Amino acid sequence: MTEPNATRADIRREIRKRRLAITPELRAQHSRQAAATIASHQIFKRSRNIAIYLANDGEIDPAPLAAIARRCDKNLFLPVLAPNRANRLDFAPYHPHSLLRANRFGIAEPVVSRSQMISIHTLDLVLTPLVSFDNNGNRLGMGGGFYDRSFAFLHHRRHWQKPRLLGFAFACQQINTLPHQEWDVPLAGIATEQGVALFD
Ligand SMILES: Nc1nc2c(c(=O)[nH]1)N(C=O)[C@@H](CNc1ccc(C(=O)N[C@@H](CCC(=O)O)C(=O)O)cc1)CN2
Ligand SMILES: Nc1ncnc2c1ncn2[C@@H]1O[C@H](COP(=O)(O)OP(=O)(O)OP(=O)(O)O)[C@@H](O)[C@H]1O
Repeated sequence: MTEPNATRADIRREIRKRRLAITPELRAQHSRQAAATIASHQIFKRSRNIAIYLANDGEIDPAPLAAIARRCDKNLFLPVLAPNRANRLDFAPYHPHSLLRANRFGIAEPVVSRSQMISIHTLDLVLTPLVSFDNNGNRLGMGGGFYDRSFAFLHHRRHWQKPRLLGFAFACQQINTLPHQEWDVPLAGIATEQGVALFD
């Protein structure tokens, strides 16, 4: 993967190490705590179709939130690497018994036919994985530009933003200032084990 900006690569390496160093016990505790905070927030209560992800590389785990969402009759979706469409994501329904298969990054994804993929515009809320974030809602991901490309249409929307992208991370992944890139897709907010912060 080519990296145009060494600074971003340095931050990525450093923060990935930091989140991988979190113990499994603390990771589980923070993931549960974050789930409880998100579940009590309007942004979750008002959402019916919610995209999550399967935790990888030391990420905070959306599984406890998924369990709550199922009890609340929400519909859950997972990202699937789109075939033939460079570094874009499709979203597929995610049920407890969904058939999953590892993608080229080793992350499991639902095995579904094209017709079962949903339109990205159906989603109300997208729990967005990230490596690092800053006070202004800038996001640094794994470097593939998957979320930036897939949700680029949000740049042209001012009001009635759907879906809302909620960055999901451990509080220790925050840094003061991330270099803003013009293609960075705007986050509605950030959720960590310390709470939910929405940007305006
Ligand atoms: N849990 C999760 N799922 C996700 C993402 C994510 O960040 N987290 N993605 C968010 O976009 C997409 C996948 N993007 C990814 C991009 C790079 C790597 C990764 O591990 N890269 C390796 C190099 C691997 C290789 O080249 O084969 C690395 O950087 O070490 C993983 C996921 C879709 N699904
Ligand atoms: N909307 C877009 N159209 C075309 N190229 C894009 C777009 N968004 C991002 N890119 C390209 O994707 C590459 C990776 O972007 P970036 O480093 O910001 O990814 P990321 O946000 O860290 O990754 P991800 O979203 O997969 O977690 C960059 O080289 C960038 O030029």
